[in-house]
Amino acid sequence: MPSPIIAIPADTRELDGYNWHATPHQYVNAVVKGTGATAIIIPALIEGNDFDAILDRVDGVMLSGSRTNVYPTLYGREVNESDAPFDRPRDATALELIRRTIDRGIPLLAICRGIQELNVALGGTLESEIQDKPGNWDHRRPDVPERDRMYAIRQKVHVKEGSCIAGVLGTGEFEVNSLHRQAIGETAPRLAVEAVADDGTIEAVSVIDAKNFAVGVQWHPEYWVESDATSARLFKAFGNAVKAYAAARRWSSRSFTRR
Ligand SMILES: N[C@@H](CCC(=O)NCCCC(=O)O)C(=O)O
Repeated sequence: MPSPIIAIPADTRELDGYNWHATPHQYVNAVVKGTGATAIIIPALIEGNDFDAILDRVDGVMLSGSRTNVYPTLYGREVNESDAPFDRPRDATALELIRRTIDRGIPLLAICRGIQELNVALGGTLESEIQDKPGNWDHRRPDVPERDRMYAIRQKVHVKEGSCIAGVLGTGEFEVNSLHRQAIGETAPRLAVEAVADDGTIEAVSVIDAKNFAVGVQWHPEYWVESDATSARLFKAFGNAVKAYAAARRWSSRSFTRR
């Protein structure tokens, strides 16, 4: 049985004078080790991606984190250069892919920038420099050279009873990492808040009335997927939804060829 396929929209990066479509290894590794699926990277294009051609062939979509921020005009705000860096091709690819993925009922996991894209794609807004809000904790990436310390597990999130994530992790407090300076401001109408930090920052959402697994988290479960139980359980649940979708997709394509 071929493995299911999970699509990851790339970031655009300039390296050695070339423009690249790339995603950090931690996301690809989490797909392979956390779900058992195969990861494919989707180019980030302002236009030119055939989303139906992509979504006809995948069994899950995962949105990675990124240092870049969603372009403010996409959620009705003026551009403030302090919100840079931006990645407009990533925005154009991710937002449309999210909407179509949800419409089709393909399993979706949105991480960090991904939960922010999910909220914007469904009509919500973002807040910037949340660490500057009175009473807020500093959620930014720790200013240390080692990535394991950047992604250290260091904050509590409170998962709401009866939520989709509670069905995966359980209800109550969980320790997670934190590397962001933006967060959900106005929650999109189709999103349910599922976990918050001690300072009220939204840390997880799910799509209301989703046809399948459709979850966003502000933290980074991919980074410690091989060693942290909370991270592993989230990817296991995503992987189960992806495998079930793949089996159904394969069956429906087989019944089509049988006629
Ligand atoms: N840019 C957004 C989203 C943050 C995010 O996805 N962080 C992951 C990358 C971490 C890093 O390597 O800096 C925000 O800041 O809120």
